Amino acid sequence: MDTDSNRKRQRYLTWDQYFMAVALVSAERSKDPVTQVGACIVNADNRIVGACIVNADNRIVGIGYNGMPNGCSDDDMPWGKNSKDILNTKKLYVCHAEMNAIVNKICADIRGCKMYVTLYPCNNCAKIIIQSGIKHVVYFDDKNRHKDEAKASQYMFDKAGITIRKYNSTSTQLNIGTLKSRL
Ligand SMILES: Nc1ccn([C@H]2C[C@H](O)[C@@H](COP(=O)(O)O)O2)c(=O)n1
Ligand SMILES: [Zn+2]
Repeated sequence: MDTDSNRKRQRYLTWDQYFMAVALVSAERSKDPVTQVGACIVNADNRIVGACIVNADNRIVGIGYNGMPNGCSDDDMPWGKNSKDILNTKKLYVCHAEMNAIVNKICADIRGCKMYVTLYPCNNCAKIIIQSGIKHVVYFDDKNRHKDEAKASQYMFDKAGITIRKYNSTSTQLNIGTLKSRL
């Protein structure tokens, strides 16, 4: 008997890799020509419902990417950000990935959940994350970290007891970038 065939596969995705990959793939749906962001919300806690402990670990309960509001045609909306007229920029219109993941949630209650997001959350998304009851955030990229919006997010997350950490790509066996290039 070939004993090798009885062994489980070794190079499978970790949960962190799996959920961040979902967020990264979701970002590819974005029409934003400059920055594409994806977010994935995961059930991360066993919860007490009535007399039972519901094992709700590691189920995806919301996905989103940055885009224009429903009903506002992508072709009619401005996608630039440098016009003198702010009404002619995306800034006032785009729904951020984090917000979309939260409003797209498929369960009534996302308290205690974890969000995987490809970019550090802005202050407005931080507020929505906090109000939704999400308790943990994992982000992929922090290129916007120097901005006041991100500093305000950090301040609010600290105050609200939300943990936020950078996705650790060095400690993992599989590079998500290579997954993307295989598509
Ligand atoms: N955490 C974030 C940060 C930004 N976004 C979206 C909003 C815009 O569509 C785009 C940022 O555009 P840029 O200023 O880089 O041209 O990313 C988001 O969804 N989540
Ligand atoms: Zn935001």
